[in-house]
Amino acid sequence: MRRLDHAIPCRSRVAETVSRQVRVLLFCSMGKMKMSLGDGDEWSWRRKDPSSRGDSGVGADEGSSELSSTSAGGDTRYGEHNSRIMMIGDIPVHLEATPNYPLNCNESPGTQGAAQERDIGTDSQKSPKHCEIRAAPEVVRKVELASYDTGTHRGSDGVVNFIKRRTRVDLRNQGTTRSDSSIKVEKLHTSIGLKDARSLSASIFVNKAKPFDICLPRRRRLDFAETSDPVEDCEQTHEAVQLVEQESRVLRPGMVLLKNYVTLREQIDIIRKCREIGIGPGGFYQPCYQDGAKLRLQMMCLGLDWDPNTRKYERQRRVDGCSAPDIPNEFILAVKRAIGDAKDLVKKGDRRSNLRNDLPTMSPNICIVNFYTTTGRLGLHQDRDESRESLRKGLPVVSFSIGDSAEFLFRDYRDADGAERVMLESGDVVIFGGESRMVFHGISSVVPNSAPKALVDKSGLRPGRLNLTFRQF
Ligand SMILES: O=C(O)CCC(=O)C(=O)O
Ligand SMILES: [Fe+2]
Repeated sequence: MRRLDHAIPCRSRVAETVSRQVRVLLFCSMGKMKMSLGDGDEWSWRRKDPSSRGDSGVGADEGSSELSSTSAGGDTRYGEHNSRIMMIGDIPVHLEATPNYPLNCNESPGTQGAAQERDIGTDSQKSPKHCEIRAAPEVVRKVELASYDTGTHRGSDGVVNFIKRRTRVDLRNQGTTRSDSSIKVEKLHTSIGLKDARSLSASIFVNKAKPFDICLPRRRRLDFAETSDPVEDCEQTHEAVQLVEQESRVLRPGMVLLKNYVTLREQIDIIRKCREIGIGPGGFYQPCYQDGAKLRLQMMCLGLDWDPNTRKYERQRRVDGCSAPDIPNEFILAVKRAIGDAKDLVKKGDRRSNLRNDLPTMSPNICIVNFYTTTGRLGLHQDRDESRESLRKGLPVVSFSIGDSAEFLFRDYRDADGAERVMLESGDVVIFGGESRMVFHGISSVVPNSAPKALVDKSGLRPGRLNLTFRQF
């Protein structure tokens, strides 16, 4: 399992061009209408509380837009509360995630992805439709969707075209609200009703189609240099190698720290690869807890997707239906090499140890890539969603740290107080398997500005920490 006991709200498949941050999906079909805003969650519309702060998270789109949103709200234990300020014209609207509600009125969470796909492809001309939008617990509204057009095709750009062609949305407040700060849907309608769903959806699609990029945009890299330059200045020095030997150590049986193990050159290559994959389909997104709180990191899974909702590994992720991208071969080789070196280290330290038990070898087919901004963290958890066999054998988790340093906690049970701590720096590798396979571990803090300057300059990595954990299912 990784980190969560919760399930996040179900999400639906949408066109791959759609942003992972904010999506609007309006469509009617087979006698049903859906409205979904945000990361697959449903949202209520509330006037922005003037006291609330809408600070943009890292990776939020820059600049203003006709319709945009930013993260806001307080922290939860491991995440930030899932709420956003959305600007519709000049009206700030507080969007509040409402987990646990199925996207589709008539479907159970477990079936939504598939159902939505079906719906889009088999749309009928029935209209108008009525449907209850299941919003925040205190806000339940009904929405009428009037369809004026007979278009039934899914356009080449997916849902957007579909909406463009056939629907005009008429939002009417037919329900009740107990929230004083709720703006009436009519008001919303007044502000957006002059436009139809087409422009509403289109503006969101256009504005939010920017994926999370672990590297800064060029204009923000003051001294960014392309890294087609010679490798020499990135090569690990002899001194550094000695440092590896000096500081690498067995943290506890089955748990090894390889200090400064990944060379600068390799780190740059890993960043580049992760960036390239991370901005494409199946790339980084910010996962949510069941209660709507978001994890304080961006995540993407390679090989197989790990779903924080089900805590299962699947080929495709439910958040958007994308298949997990492959693990680059060079990553796999680096992992195998690290395990081999860790075994050697264990052997050196304790000639009597049973290596197979201490650190079994493994061939990774899963890589979970996390990017923590400088405020990122991850609560103590066990990695125990891999196959029973893998866990039984104690096949190790291999974790690469790149970028800013972070404090890594570990212990036998889930209580951060009194946990052992180690500072993981750029290039460090932690391996835990065998007896330590089920160790609780987490990240308590990221140290700002601690990444090696050369790494930042050459890769353009944004402030924060990139972590890759490899496992064998
Ligand atoms: O970031 C880290 O070092 C730990 C990541 C982790 O534990 C996980 O992804 O399961
Ligand atoms: Fe973990």
